[in-house]
Amino acid sequence: MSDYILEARGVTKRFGGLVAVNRVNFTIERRTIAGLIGPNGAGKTTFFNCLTGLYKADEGEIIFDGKYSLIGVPPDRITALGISRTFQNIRLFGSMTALENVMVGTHCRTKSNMIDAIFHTPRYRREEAWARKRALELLEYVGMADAADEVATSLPYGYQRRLEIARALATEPKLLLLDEPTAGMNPNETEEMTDLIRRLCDDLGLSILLIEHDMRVVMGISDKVSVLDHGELIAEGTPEEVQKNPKVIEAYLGTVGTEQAAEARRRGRDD
Ligand SMILES: Nc1ncnc2c1ncn2[C@@H]1O[C@H](COP(=O)(O)OP(=O)(O)OP(=O)(O)O)[C@@H](O)[C@H]1O
Repeated sequence: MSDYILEARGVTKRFGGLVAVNRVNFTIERRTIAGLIGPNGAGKTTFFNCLTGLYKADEGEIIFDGKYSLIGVPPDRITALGISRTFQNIRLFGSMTALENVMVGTHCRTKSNMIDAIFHTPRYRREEAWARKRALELLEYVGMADAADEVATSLPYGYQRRLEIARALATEPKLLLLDEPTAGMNPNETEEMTDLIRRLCDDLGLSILLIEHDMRVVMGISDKVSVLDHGELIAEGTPEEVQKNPKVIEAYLGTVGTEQAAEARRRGRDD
């Protein structure tokens, strides 16, 4: 068995003349947390979208679980192979309850078809009972069993983010991709989310790839951190190694420098 749950080689994605992801080589070891960072527009989400089949990489190879090539494979098939994700902007089924949202995730593991659903066949009833039980277990796991019957949009923000994770878990992934899981959270919610992500890896044995702008979070929980800048992988290593890497410091200082220059120009105009 390959040591890697995911191996990407030479992955390139272009939008017209813009090379959003440029010949990226990237691996994730099984049962580890990999952090992906980089300034705004570095290509992180585009790379995620190539892994989950939302975009087809123009070049390169992506191998999942040591044996499946993912290039050109549609998103639902990739989910069935064992990759699940959450989004930068929460994408729940707003009018459905928390429980129903998670049950949707379980359906990629059930066999009932539309006819079964219309006629409520024994298979459909059996699978629905299983899906409900599994969804409740997952809600409990992410610490929100008490909110099972609440409508998704009425839930506090931190709950909505955890609900997304429960729904992703319902597809029974081996690899979970989290796009800014702590974005917009207060310190308490951030800590709870960080604990949950660590448990997913340590207790459930999942491999995790997360994009995260909060450096304390990403440096605190990642086994390995990779840095994208202008679509290229500029550094990779332990959190300590990456934080000391001059290329990384330059990439981030470059951003800060630009923001400071813009602020100075603004102030100049205001004076
Ligand atoms: N669908 C698209 N069509 C055209 N250009 C795109 C598309 N998606 C992303 N881009 C461009 O590709 C580059 C990389 O964007 P991407 O969203 O992947 O960066 P990111 O690192 O995720 O940024 P952020 O941290 O701000 O979310 C940017 O220049 C962006 O404008």
